[in-house]
Amino acid sequence: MALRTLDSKNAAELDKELMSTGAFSIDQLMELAGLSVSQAVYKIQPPSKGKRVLIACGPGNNGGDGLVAGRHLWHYGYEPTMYYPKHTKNELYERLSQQLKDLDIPFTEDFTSAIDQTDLIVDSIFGFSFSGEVREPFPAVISALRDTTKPVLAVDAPSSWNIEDGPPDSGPGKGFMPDALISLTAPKPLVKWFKRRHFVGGRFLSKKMAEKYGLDMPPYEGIDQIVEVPVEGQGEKL
Ligand SMILES: NC(=O)C1=CN([C@@H]2O[C@H](COP(=O)(O)OP(=O)(O)OC[C@H]3O[C@@H](n4cnc5c(N)ncnc54)[C@H](O)[C@@H]3O)[C@@H](O)[C@H]2O)[C@H](O)CC1
Ligand SMILES: [K+]
Repeated sequence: MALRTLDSKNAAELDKELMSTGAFSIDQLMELAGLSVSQAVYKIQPPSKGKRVLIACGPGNNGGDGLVAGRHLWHYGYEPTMYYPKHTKNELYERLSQQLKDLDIPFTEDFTSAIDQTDLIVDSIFGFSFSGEVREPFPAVISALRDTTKPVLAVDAPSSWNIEDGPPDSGPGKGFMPDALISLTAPKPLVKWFKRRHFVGGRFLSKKMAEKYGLDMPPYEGIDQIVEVPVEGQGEKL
């Protein structure tokens, strides 16, 4: 049976509630999200199968998840490279970037060349707050993600997809279907059109909160932060 989904309005509301009555801080939620992303990378491609991971980070919290994942991946033995073209002036992102620099993890400004020198790409450009047409400097990045033959793992949403309506009919994201998706806390409605490997991460949600938002608790095993769920995508938009 398909997992129940969370639209963008409810996803933002749940985050807000987790950070108020739920007593979580944004740092904690982002750390858990990035940890889940790092585990999904490990499941798709353990370091023995290719260590180089290019992480494309956007200006919001989806990008923050990528920054956290980069740190965890380095500790697992990967060789991450960060692409983070729009540093938002925010104390949390600055601390996360500093932690990466302290590990000598490189930051690149040339995404297209970096793609040629990686084994896997993490798309943490946009998540549930994306809307409208893709703005600079990201159209070329989305086209490169669409066209690459390297595996791409999308964080929470394939960047440029509409959270409710799925793949765009035009623009650089038309035809973009990443190899894997990790949905954070709960899948978003766009999974209806997603046809590849699908993981869910969110092993911190209380039963009370899951019930309030009508979410399923997927069957996590052992010490895993993520679980692979059956593919739902049957939409024929692409
Ligand atoms: N509960 C969890 O599991 C958590 C998930 N997290 C992640 O946070 C994102 C949502 O983060 P948010 O900051 O609200 O937004 P985004 O990162 O999706 O993007 C906002 C960012 O992007 C810019 N933007 C929006 N539309 C466009 C556009 N068309 N072109 C260019 N730029 C655009 C906007 O201006 C902002 O700067 C969620 O998906 C998870 O991945 C958190 O880590 C917390 C815990
Ligand atoms: K993304």
